[in-house]
Amino acid sequence: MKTLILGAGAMGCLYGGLLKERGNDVILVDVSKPQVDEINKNGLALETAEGKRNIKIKAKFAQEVTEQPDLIILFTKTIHSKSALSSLKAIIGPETMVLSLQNGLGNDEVIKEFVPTDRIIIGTTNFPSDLLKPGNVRSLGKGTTKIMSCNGEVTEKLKQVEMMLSDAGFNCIITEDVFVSIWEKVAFNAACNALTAASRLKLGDVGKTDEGKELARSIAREVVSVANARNIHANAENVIKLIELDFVEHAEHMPSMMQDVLGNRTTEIDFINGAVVREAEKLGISVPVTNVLYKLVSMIQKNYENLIK
Ligand SMILES: NC(=O)C1=CN([C@@H]2O[C@H](COP(=O)(O)OP(=O)(O)OC[C@H]3O[C@@H](n4cnc5c(N)ncnc54)[C@H](OP(=O)(O)O)[C@@H]3O)[C@@H](O)[C@H]2O)C=CC1
Ligand SMILES: CC(C)(CO)C(=O)C(=O)O
Repeated sequence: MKTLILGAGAMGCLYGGLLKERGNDVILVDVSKPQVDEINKNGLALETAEGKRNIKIKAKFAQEVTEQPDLIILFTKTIHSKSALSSLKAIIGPETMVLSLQNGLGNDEVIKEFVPTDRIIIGTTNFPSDLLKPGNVRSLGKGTTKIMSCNGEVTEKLKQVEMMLSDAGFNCIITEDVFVSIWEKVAFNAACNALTAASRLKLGDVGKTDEGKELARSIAREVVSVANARNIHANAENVIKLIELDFVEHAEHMPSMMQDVLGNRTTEIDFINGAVVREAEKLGISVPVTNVLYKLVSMIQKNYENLIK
């Protein structure tokens, strides 16, 4: 399956690198010149639980891609999805599928502007990954990838994607309840990502404190209450269990939103806590802790130049 990874940062390099290692036809596409140049010159330096290695894989800018892919795996931050897909518009063919494992709500809505629903696959991943410097990615910790066609059909192509990802080590499963997975992941991120981004503490350090645990539980319960009001049967206790496990197992991981704050980049807060707050408002549900974290991280990202070091 000819695959393009659109957005070759922490997650794009992890998925692209391991797929390539298993012999798949994969090209990385990114806008970052240091990233593209380093990968083409010296290969992708990838560290996982299986060890450190260097993977030879091509990286390109969108304008250099000429062949129609069978699959695009979208791994930009959600704020860049639209511009990234626009940059590949000319090579999105009548059979091209787009898979999003990005965090946040509404990723399918953005992709629908580029391909019809029957060619969109949505899902979640909880593999952690960090971009250490251009061309250098570390992912310590296991996870699961959950996928489903956006229209709910289990097609042969969906099964092919599942097999390809599982074969590369991504523990991929087709899930009937993909919106439950997406909302539970959003609940997880609204807690973990926003709390680490606002506090600049690693996951393990947030989880060491009673205050951190209490805030995380409150956010998980608030987000799940919004999902449940939409008839999506997410379960707050499942999310809380996962958060508490991650406080220990991924203690050293800096969630992607925290990496963005540390790099003074715009975060995905608007697509995670912000999207939940907007849904809650529509439904007349109160989500006070989620909302405070939304406002805190928004305030920080509008003030990078004024942060006291
Ligand atoms: N990191 C993690 O552990 C996890 C992340 N996720 C989710 O996965 C998604 C990707 O996250 P992550 O890999 O951390 O993000 P990164 O910021 O590490 O990578 C995104 C990459 O996309 C590039 N990019 C930006 N605009 C475009 C464009 N128009 N075309 C092509 N590439 C572009 C960025 O370049 P530049 O930096 O120059 O903008 C960057 O290299 C997010 O939705 C995140 O929430 C999910 C699970 C875990
Ligand atoms: C924390 C993690 C890895 C959860 O799986 C994540 O989703 C992120 O860093 O954005």
